[in-house]
Amino acid sequence: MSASAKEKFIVALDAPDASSTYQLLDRLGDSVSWIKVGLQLFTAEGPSIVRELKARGYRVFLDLKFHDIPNTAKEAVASAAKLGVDMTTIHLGGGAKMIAAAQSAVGDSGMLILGVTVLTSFDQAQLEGVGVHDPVESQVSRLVRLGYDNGARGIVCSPLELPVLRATYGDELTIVTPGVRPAGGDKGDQQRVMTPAEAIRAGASYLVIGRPITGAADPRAAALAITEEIASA
Ligand SMILES: O=C(O)c1cc(=O)[nH]c(=O)n1[C@@H]1O[C@H](COP(=O)(O)O)[C@@H](O)[C@H]1O
Repeated sequence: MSASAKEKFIVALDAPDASSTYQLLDRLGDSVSWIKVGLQLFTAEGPSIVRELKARGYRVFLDLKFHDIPNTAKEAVASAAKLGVDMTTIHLGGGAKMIAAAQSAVGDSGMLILGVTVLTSFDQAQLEGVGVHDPVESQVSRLVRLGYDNGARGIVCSPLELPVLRATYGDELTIVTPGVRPAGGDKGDQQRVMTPAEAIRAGASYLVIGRPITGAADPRAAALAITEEIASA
């Protein structure tokens, strides 16, 4: 198992509270190095959970998907940078001014802002339901262009969009892909999915994987199997 494979995947710890988070981390042991703290856990526990994970030596992706007026998004990003997280998210649908304002708050923190495009739970019908009649891939490309032109160098999208984004931007973007399922795994509410090996081969910088690990009978074994799959991709 190579260390770089382990560093290419981020476990989404969508847990209800700190104690279940720490129990899960005990079971995972040294099989993970990146943790994503999302809306559920952050709303329950606040910044203290982030500080504790950083104190334990994890790299932390704080995924709160900021989408607001430019000043509010900028100040929220500044707060995330102050917390010392390694990555955070904004919705690129917040528009040019919001993206640029958010980007301006990174300062010298070294934190990477990831722009969320079309959620991986969306299929074409859902996209049309919010009034966008272009193909999903076109909408992703449009939002990535908006992000790129306003300073964003990190993107969240489904692995299905990787080939077109890598063809356009090469290695200029850090691309993080949720919607990853081991072969035969339960998709749950995800729509646009690939396996870990497929996503890495298509050019993902990092994979975000939650329930296939957190819901496994043996989460450590599930994490190690994913690392093996990444290493051999
Ligand atoms: O920003 C994200 O991380 C995100 C964007 C997206 O388009 N789709 C998506 O699933 N996510 C997050 O990625 C994680 C996926 O979890 P699982 O479906 O359990 O693997 C969840 O924490 C989602 O909030």
